[in-house]
Amino acid sequence: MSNQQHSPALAQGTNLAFPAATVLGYPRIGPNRELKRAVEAFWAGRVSAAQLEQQAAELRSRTRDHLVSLGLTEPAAVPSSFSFYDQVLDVVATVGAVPPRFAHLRAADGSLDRAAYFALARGDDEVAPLEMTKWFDSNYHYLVPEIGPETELRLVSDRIVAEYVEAREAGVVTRPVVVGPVTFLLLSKPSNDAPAGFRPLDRLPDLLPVYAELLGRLADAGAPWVQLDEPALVTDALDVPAERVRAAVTDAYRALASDLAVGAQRPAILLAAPYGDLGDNLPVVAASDVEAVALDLVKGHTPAPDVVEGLARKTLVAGVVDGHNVWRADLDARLAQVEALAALGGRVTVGTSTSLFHVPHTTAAETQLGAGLRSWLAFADEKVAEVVTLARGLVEGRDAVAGEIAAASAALADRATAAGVRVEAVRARTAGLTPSDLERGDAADRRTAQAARLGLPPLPTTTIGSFPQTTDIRVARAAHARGELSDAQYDAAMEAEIARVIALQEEIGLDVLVHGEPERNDMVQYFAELLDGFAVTRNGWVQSYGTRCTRPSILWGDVSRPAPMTVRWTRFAQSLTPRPVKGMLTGPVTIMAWSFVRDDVPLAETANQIGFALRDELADLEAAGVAIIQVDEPALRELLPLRRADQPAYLDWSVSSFRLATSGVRPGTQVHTHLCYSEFGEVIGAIDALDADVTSIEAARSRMEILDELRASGFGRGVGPGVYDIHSPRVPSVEELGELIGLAAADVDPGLLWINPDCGLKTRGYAEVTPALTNLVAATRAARAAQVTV
Ligand SMILES: Nc1nc2c(c(=O)[nH]1)N[C@@H](CNc1ccc(C(=O)N[C@@H](CCC(=O)N[C@@H](CCC(=O)N[C@@H](CCC(=O)O)C(=O)O)C(=O)O)C(=O)O)cc1)CN2
Ligand code: MET
Ligand SMILES: [Zn+2]
Repeated sequence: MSNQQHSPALAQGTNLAFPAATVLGYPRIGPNRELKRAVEAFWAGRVSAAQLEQQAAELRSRTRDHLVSLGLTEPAAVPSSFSFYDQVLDVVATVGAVPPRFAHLRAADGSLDRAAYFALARGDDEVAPLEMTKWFDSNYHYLVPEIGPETELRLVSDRIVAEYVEAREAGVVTRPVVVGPVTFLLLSKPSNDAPAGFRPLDRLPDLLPVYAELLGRLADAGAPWVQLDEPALVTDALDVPAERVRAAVTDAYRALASDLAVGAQRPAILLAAPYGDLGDNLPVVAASDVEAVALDLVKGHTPAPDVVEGLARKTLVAGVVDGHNVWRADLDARLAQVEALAALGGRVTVGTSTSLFHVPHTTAAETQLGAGLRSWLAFADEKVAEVVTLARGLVEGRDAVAGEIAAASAALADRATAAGVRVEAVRARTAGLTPSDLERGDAADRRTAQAARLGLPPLPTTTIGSFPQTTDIRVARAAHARGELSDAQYDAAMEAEIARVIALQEEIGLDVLVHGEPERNDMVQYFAELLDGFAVTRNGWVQSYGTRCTRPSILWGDVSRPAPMTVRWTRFAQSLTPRPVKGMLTGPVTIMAWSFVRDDVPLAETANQIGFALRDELADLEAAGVAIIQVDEPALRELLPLRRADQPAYLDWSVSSFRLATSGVRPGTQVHTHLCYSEFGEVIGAIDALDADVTSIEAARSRMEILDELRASGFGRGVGPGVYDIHSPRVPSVEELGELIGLAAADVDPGLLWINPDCGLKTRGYAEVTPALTNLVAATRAARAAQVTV
């Protein structure tokens, strides 16, 4: 039986009709980071596996009930999008795609228990974890599956089914959300044993039966709908040819939709395409037999009438409420948009552009923001309400929601004219920008001046900036925020920490020191708190990876710097040591990438505003005698547009903003930058164009792969490829570090090579950091000695 017989019934709105309102996913960390606390307690051995499961089940239960109370009352309207750590890792654990180095952790039936699941994410003393990288153009990181010809693929976990049953038994018919098969394989990397030319996508024929079996189990359990997320279809920047991707989509959804009977062998399928426009993949999706397609109509285009006709047998879930930013929706305009789509005759329902896990739970707790700003915002719960309102407007007519529309329009009008949103002095400065503001002069002359000033040994050692954020530091900051610690007491505590970190680095024998960043809650939020134009939240936590969260700042107005932000700490640190201390700043692109950005001015304008503020900070640091200043841009790759055609313009403004920030200093002042958490191969040209004197870059986990690409590009600047993977609790041995230094020295002119860890040390403890840095210095000294004797 083919689903062809069933689809018309769907379109006529049988019991399988897609709900009028939904969201593609909801935050899973919990309104008070309950999941973070539970999982970290499990890791620390303070709660058992059974207790962890119990706490997670309670969180899921509260989340479901909450979403129903917010108006997602129809069957399948509530997404079942829980994860203990990561949605891509969940597929690995479901289809049993466990790399051989973890084989000993599997149960006899191939499944992973909770501890083994976390071991894939975090590694342990013996085994390196899966690699972690950016999820599309977001600050969320997923775990990269490793797939080879040998990878076993079979259904080994029924967690997805069990969570559906759990919800149904509690009275809520949910819609399970699973990363789709094409995206799963496109995001995977070839396993270590895979032969040259192998692509994970080659395994699609073996993966599809596993998905089919999973869908069958969901059907058996009575699930009316399943959501398969296929965000990889909105990008054309993968290294797989577009035709290959389109063929994969056709094959996958023939196997999962056309070849399986809806209702009997599978639930109805919602294929979701968040983060952009399906472009040339839309006709392929339209031609498939899935019952519903969710389009991102915030980043993507509203489909043309003929395309909507092509979708005629399907429900179009119009993603008109932005899941990836916090601005309150223009309900008037968004309702008009869905009305226009519905007028074309197909079945249209209302959804979000992406999952809501990119935004915090609710604005309700953020009373410190001020009524004005708060009224401009919508976090996850407020977005659920928007979706429900729009759906009601579509079904019952505009008048039914006139009050909500008027309130949204009034908030938008208030925002457009509020003080601080547009500041003429800031605009005048960016308007006066000239090309000479972006030029530092000849790099070789700078190198000579800096060498004379700094007098560093060959292979200078340094760290990336942060030292462990100890409980003492966080407790002091929390006490300061509650008013229990005075400013003077808090400052004294931070100075004591800086003094400790400086002494430790001297003892270990590092060449270029850092102050350790104890005073920073976060490398972006810290600056947002000190710059005009930003607001910060109290409880606006968003998952960045695993249990790690950030409170993205809200960039709502024109940006300027009322006062120096870092000078006193760096000057204090420098006063304690004759060795150079690096000034430490976060660059414009990263500040923007890890904040919620404005939707009312071009990103390039904001980047230049931040660039000028940082330029003033660099000038102040230089005037205070600081000889080396690092401007971190770990997010440079993150904002790279998912469509190649949009990339040059992005690279132009992002690189310019960094140069604006850094090109005001003298030739003898050494500018460093730092990049991590991404594959930087495709933006090497932009990294070179930053014109930094020294670039430190994550490299240890991929065993210096990036260096081949740097060498091929003729990169002739100072470079510090990370030799110590700070994401793992393992302490690297002198031998291992020596080996990586050897690999690096083979690829980089020894006169340009720096030795440093992959990234900052803030998430680690001193028990690991002290021996690791000691080993790093020992390995460097051995390498120096070897070079001298060669
Ligand atoms: N914004 C941002 N994005 C980033 C990174 C980053 O550093 N910042 N790094 C990359 C990887 N992502 C990361 C994201 C978060 C963390 C991280 O360590 N987050 C901490 C919170 C950091 C923080 O904001 N700390 C605050 C608040 C800490 C806190 O939770 N305080 C307690 C009270 C104090 C206590 O008892 O500990 C509370 O509020 O409940 C502070 O130090 O002041 C966490 O989840 O645990 C690390 C890496 C990429 N994206
Ligand atoms: N300077 C920062 C640190 O060391 C850079 C981190 S990049 C995510 O933590
Ligand atoms: Zn980093």
